[in-house]
Amino acid sequence: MTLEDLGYNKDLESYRRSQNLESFGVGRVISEHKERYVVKTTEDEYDAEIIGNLRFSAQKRSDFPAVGDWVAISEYDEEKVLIHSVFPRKTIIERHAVGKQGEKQIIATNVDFAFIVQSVDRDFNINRIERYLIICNTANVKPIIVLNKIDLINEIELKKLISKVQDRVKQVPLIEISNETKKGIEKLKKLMQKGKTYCLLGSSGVGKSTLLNNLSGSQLMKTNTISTSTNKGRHVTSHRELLVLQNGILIDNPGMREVGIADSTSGLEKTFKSIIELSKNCKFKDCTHTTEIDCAILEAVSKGEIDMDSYENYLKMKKEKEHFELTVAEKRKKDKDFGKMIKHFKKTRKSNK
Ligand SMILES: Nc1nc2c(ncn2[C@@H]2O[C@H](COP(=O)(O)OP(=O)(O)OP(=O)(O)O)[C@@H](O)[C@H]2O)c(=O)[nH]1
Ligand SMILES: [Zn+2]
Repeated sequence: MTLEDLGYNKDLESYRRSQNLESFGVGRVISEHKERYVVKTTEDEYDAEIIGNLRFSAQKRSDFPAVGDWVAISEYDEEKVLIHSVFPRKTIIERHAVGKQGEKQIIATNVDFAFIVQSVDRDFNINRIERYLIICNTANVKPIIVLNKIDLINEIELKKLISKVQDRVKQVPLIEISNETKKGIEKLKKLMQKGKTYCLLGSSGVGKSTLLNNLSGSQLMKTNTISTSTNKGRHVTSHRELLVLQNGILIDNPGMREVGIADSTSGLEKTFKSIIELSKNCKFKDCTHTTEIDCAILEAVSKGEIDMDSYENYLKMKKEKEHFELTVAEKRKKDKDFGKMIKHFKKTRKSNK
């Protein structure tokens, strides 16, 4: 396996040279768990930790390595490396952190394409597809919609679903597959390119792990299987989140039950292009497109030029985005107030002495 098979490219190499990192090794983070990492190189997989300097200079969670990152490393013990620096990220897929108001969480970095997996049975939900599209568009990652479990419905039902999706979601490639009958799997494999990184997005139970097995089964690169067998007795996170396949690199995301969108103005704009375009014709600049007179969007909805469901989902996503921005602002204020309080506390303690 070469570094290019792992996704390495000229830009990363010129960065490495410009930063004088040539004396370090280069690897990619393939799993992360509570500040313990597994880094993959052309030779092996290593347990990794970050150097103190990196920890002290880190100001927020996103300054720490994430799955998909390229890192400069040095070996300090057998199979153990230190991470000295994180290369600039080409793309970052992130979401609103679950249970943490106003905080973002990185799902994966340096991803080129995302498979938005949805199953055609209970999970099927175009609003959710749009939600994932916002996440991809915010990150500048190219989305590909994968409809799975097509063995559970007949041809006519499938055609209906596909046209429903295409009516609302324009210009995003769509591929229908079944892990059960293997229909569409070969087509999906052919779509994948060597050296490009793909991320699986989708709710729990849609068949991501099964798809990953189907994709990797025959095309997993030999090195992956070899390192598994040499892993005996070594403590490595059992769940590899990044796999190197013959065609491309695949990142499985850990169960995303809740995908909150973060501050994603551009993502929203790209996802609901036609609605945003129209809003320029609204009478009021701050039109909320709900009750105003001469609202171009309301007019288009009433004429049937904009899908009602799409309009409603747009409003919902916009509200969620605004809510996120508000909580970020509130959090900042709280932190600031807290800082002031500490300062005041120190001051009074000093003057009391
Ligand atoms: N009928 C049918 N069942 C499928 C298909 N693909 C996956 N399944 C089943 O759906 C269930 C969930 O599949 P998983 O691959 O575990 O789903 P997942 O998306 O990885 O779920 P999480 O790991 O919870 O995120 C399993 O019972 C699979 O056997 C398919 O194409 N057709
Ligand atoms: Zn309007």
